[in-house]
Amino acid sequence: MNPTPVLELINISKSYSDRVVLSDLSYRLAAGEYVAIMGDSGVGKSTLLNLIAGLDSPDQGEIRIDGKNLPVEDEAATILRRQYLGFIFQAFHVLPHLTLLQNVSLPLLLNHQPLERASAMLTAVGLQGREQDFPHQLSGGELQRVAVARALVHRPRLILADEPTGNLDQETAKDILQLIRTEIKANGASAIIVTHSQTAAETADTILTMDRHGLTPTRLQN
Ligand SMILES: Nc1ncnc2c1ncn2[C@@H]1O[C@H](COP(=O)(O)OP(=O)(O)OP(=O)(O)O)[C@@H](O)[C@H]1O
Repeated sequence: MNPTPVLELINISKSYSDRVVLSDLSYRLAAGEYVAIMGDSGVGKSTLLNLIAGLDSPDQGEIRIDGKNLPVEDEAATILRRQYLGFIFQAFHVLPHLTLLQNVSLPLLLNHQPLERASAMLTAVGLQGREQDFPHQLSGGELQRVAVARALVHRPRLILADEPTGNLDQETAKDILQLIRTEIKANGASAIIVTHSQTAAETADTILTMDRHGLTPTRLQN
């Protein structure tokens, strides 16, 4: 018997007024699988990620995370999502009134986990010594790295990232992608990153090319 997939998309459709963005899309993501979604601008990549993250609901179809359907407005589902998912989204701003250490500690605090790993994650993203700084003291790329540390710190089962290296120089981007891959593989987690960067996509196990017909997988030798 196949183990329960981390994520199942079952006949998902989503439109904005009369514009059909996703139509009858299905996909199963296995535990430990790391995929990159690529595709033309406006094809619906961020829309799909938002649906998986529970920021919006599909018009039709079902999204199962770890075999469970998690309704968007449900409090128990929100708690499960908080434990199970790690987000690296531009919209998920780092909180301005908390220090970097407090920001990265937040998922641990909310999930009742020991806080020690927060400063280790800041070190892993190259921000050692900046623990007590506030977000306004950081560059865009440094803030992006805080978002990465915060998304990974509680060892989520499924990491969702929308252009995770969009604000980073090439060298830092490479380091951060390597960190994301190492964390995923060390924890047996899964990840979906949406990116326009071929270099970023090639750190995944599989590239999913998205067009109006759905997702087409290409396996990589990673
Ligand atoms: N909240 C919304 N209201 C209306 N239309 C929306 C909304 N969100 C997205 N869209 C539309 O849905 C389509 C898909 O957008 P989406 O952001 O998912 O594309 P994308 O593939 O991520 O694009 P990009 O690569 O440019 O970021 C676009 O035509 C966009 O204008």
